[in-house]
Amino acid sequence: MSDTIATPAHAAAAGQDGTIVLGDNQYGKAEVRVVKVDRDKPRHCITDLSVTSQLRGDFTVAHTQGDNSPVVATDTQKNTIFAFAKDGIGSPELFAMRLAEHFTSSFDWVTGGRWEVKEYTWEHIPTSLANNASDGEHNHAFVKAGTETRTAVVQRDGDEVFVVAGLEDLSVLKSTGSEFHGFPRDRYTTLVETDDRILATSVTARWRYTTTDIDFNAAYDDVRRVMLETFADVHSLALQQTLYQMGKRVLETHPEIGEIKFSMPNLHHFLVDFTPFGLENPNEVFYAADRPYGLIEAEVKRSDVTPEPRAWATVTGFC
Ligand SMILES: O=c1[nH]c(=O)c2[nH]c(=O)[nH]c2[nH]1
Repeated sequence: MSDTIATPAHAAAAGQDGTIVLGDNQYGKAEVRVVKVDRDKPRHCITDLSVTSQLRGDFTVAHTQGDNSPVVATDTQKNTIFAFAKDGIGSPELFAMRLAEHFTSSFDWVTGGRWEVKEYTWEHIPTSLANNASDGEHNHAFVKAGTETRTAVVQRDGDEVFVVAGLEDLSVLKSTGSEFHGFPRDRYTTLVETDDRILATSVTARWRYTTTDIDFNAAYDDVRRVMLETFADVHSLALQQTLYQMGKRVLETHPEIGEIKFSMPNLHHFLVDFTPFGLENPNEVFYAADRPYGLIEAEVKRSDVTPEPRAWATVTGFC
């Protein structure tokens, strides 16, 4: 707990005779990951939030007697966050203030609380391709602002030098243009087939240069550009297909690269079910689960390039 909490009057009054009493308290749902897609125009906008709602007031009987009559369930707080997102976020500050107003005005004994909103910013992916783009930017494919780490592993064996370059944590998301269906079903399959889902991943990639006589900075920038542009451009039937296309285009545009390896989590975004509230959810409000996640890994390589295991030795984390 970080802020001062008003102590209920009767709890403060007790305790003067040495009895044990409840002190400051607050409770709620932490880090509700909500993604709102504004999709009424071809150029989508996404608002990606982590929202924590905590209520303060007189919840003494819940703590001392197990009487839940004043306990607005943390699950209800979570649902309220999702339902309010449907009407638009505005700004993190306004969204938090709306929640504060709602909870304090709806429940007499809720006298205050704490609402924290973190916003993760996404930028439209720049693209030179005409598909689904306007003003040089893709309409519904996004890159998280400045998240990735550039990596390089150089190994030397006598006079031989091996260079594996790469990047980690390049967060990208498509708010449409992704399907997943046609997979086998057995008695344990519950996944619903979809022809319009959010596709989100955090790309880790490493690639091996077959020469050292290049401008490494320019090559890195262009590989990153090609990966982003391809992620944005490919109408995805699976993350596996997107991964392969990204690798293929990197190899097609960069003859100095022998092979490229990817590790890409499928960061699931589940459509929130609004039917209990009598509301519709036409692919607008999603629950961003952090785990478990799918993990898709593959190498894309040239059939005529000799493998060089010494370049990849000690480079862990790939299949
Ligand atoms: O792109 C996907 N690939 C999968 O292998 C898979 N499996 C799953 O449940 N969802 C998805 N999505």
